[in-house]
Amino acid sequence: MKLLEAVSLNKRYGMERRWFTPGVRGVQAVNNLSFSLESGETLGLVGESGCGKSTLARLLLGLEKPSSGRVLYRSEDYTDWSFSKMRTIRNRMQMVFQNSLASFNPLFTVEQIIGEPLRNYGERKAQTLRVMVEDTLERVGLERQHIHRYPHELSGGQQQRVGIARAIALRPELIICDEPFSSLDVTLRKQMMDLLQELKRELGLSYIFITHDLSVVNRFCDSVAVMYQGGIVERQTGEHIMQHADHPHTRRLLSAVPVQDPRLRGHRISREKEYRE
Ligand SMILES: Nc1ncnc2c1ncn2[C@@H]1O[C@H](COP(=O)(O)OP(=O)(O)OP(=O)(O)O)[C@@H](O)[C@H]1O
Repeated sequence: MKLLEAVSLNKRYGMERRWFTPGVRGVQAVNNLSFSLESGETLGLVGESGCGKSTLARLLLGLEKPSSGRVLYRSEDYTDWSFSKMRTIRNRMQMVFQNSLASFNPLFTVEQIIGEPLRNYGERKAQTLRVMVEDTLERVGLERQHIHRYPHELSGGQQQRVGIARAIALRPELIICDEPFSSLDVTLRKQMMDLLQELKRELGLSYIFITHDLSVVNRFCDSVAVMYQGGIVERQTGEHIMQHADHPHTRRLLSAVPVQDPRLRGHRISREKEYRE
């Protein structure tokens, strides 16, 4: 069953300015991009800085409107939905940001941060809210005592856990993760990836996992789509892409990934040589 679909999406910025500033041509952030995500699938969206990954995430979440093209959720076209109509599906699609701290209200405690989406969607009883927040905290590996803390009183890893807790509070079907662990060290990153896997199993989630680092996604994702200049140039399983990348741009991204296995290292060198020639 298709959960999410993008059909010929385009997003061009700066077109309004060209009337005032001669020579301004605008930026084509997303360029004729189509893909679909099956229910229960984890899709890695990989590409270098500026290729349009975050813009695509905003279009999928309905935070911005595309210049042209369509977005569909469970076959329902929501491209032209108003902000208030988006409420009916926003609880099913959530996001985890690279820097959760910046997305939190600094005056809110952890309890208020996680409880906010629940209150927005109608839960009013303080006792029920407390139980739901505690249950969600436990699922992301935080303790009950953390509910009284403010965001700045948490470590970077704990802040990202609160970001995940807020995202799962409404029990969504899809979470879009935009470079969620890039500021964390390798050990912590591994723990957080394991946490996402566990939540996927427990809650039946689907993920779109945005990163510039191919090494992060090859084991975690069912498939990996490589973005280049606003479009998807290649989509394969993680394992396949690490060994048999088709597109020259994917091979260039791969050359930045450290290879542990010496046999694969030899393979990669020959592919890079082929690319250079
Ligand atoms: N609001 C905006 N107004 C004008 N241009 C924008 C806007 N948002 C993004 N862009 C431009 O669109 C292009 C794609 O940006 P985007 O942030 O989607 O890339 P990205 O792949 O997510 O990059 P990064 O990995 O660095 O976050 C860039 O050239 C960027 O400068």
